[in-house]
Amino acid sequence: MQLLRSMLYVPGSRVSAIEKARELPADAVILDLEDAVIPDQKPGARKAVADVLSAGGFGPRAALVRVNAGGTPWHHEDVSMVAVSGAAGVVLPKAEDPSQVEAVAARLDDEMSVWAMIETPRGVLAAERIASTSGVAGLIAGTNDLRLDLQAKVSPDRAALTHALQMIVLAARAAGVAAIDGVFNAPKDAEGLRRECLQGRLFGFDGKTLIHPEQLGIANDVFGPTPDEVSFAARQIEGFTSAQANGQGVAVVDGVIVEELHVRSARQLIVKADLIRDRGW
Ligand SMILES: CC(C)(COP(=O)(O)OP(=O)(O)OC[C@H]1O[C@@H](n2cnc3c(N)ncnc32)[C@H](O)[C@@H]1OP(=O)(O)O)[C@@H](O)C(=O)NCCC(=O)NCCSC(=O)C[C@H](O)C(=O)O
Ligand SMILES: [Mg+2]
Repeated sequence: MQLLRSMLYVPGSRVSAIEKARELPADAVILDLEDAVIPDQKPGARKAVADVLSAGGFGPRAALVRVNAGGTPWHHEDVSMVAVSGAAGVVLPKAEDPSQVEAVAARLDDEMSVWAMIETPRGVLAAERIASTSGVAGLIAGTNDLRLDLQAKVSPDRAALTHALQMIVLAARAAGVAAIDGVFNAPKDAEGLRRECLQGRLFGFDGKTLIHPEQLGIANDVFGPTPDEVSFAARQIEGFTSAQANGQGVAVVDGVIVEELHVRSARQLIVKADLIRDRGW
């Protein structure tokens, strides 16, 4: 199990922010060569990201690079750089077809993965096929681009995006890969961020992409198990184990039935809680 509660975008053109990211409580950092970097700065940012990755120092944080999309003048060189950089993988924006993902995956080492961004209407409709493409580790929702393409209005409940977000989770789960929610655009609005993280967790996302270090604590909190959930999981395992010892296949804990499938999920939750404890944030 990989912790993916918080994935922080860091503009590849801001070397001091990248340096800072090495110490931040993020499960993953996404060194961005796409939207956060203006065209004039793209070659310089690519070089800076290569240097930073070769220096290492990201500890347990997965260091990923968001390359420019296929068909842009920067895409080929971005992928060439990442392939030899020591990064954990590529974040591929505006994925719309498995062939785009395959083309990137073919240029990477086997241990590197592709994270496909689903952020266009075509991408949403192809999400199932993209998620099951070899080399894909997860889908990441790109809610800003998607909202634009849908010509949808912004609302706190993300009503216009709900269907697409749930399709992303469905596609990821059907393929057995991770599902990561899109960014919340207002770094100072902690209450709004928490609300959106809770909604993402309710939908089944593993974590959230973020744009500012101040957002990390809330995402880590919401996408990690609560103490009550850990305690309930432990009691489910204990209750089911005793029921089994008495020849029963079902236990009742806190008035709710517990079967083998609940115990599997309880065990996963405890593994995740242990990983979080070991990680220290
Ligand atoms: C939004 C920002 C431009 C704000 O930057 P700034 O004004 O510098 O913020 P602060 O002064 O509050 O910063 C405090 C310190 O934190 C560091 N910092 C800020 N942001 C980051 C970061 N993302 N990673 C690491 N460190 C960061 C600052 O350097 C300050 O450090 P210090 O000087 O030591 O105190 C900025 O946060 C930012 O650029 N964020 C990322 C924006 C981005 O990457 N956007 C693209 C990805 S989102 C996207 O594209 C979504 C998707 O594609 C879609 O379609 O939805
Ligand atoms: Mg985008």
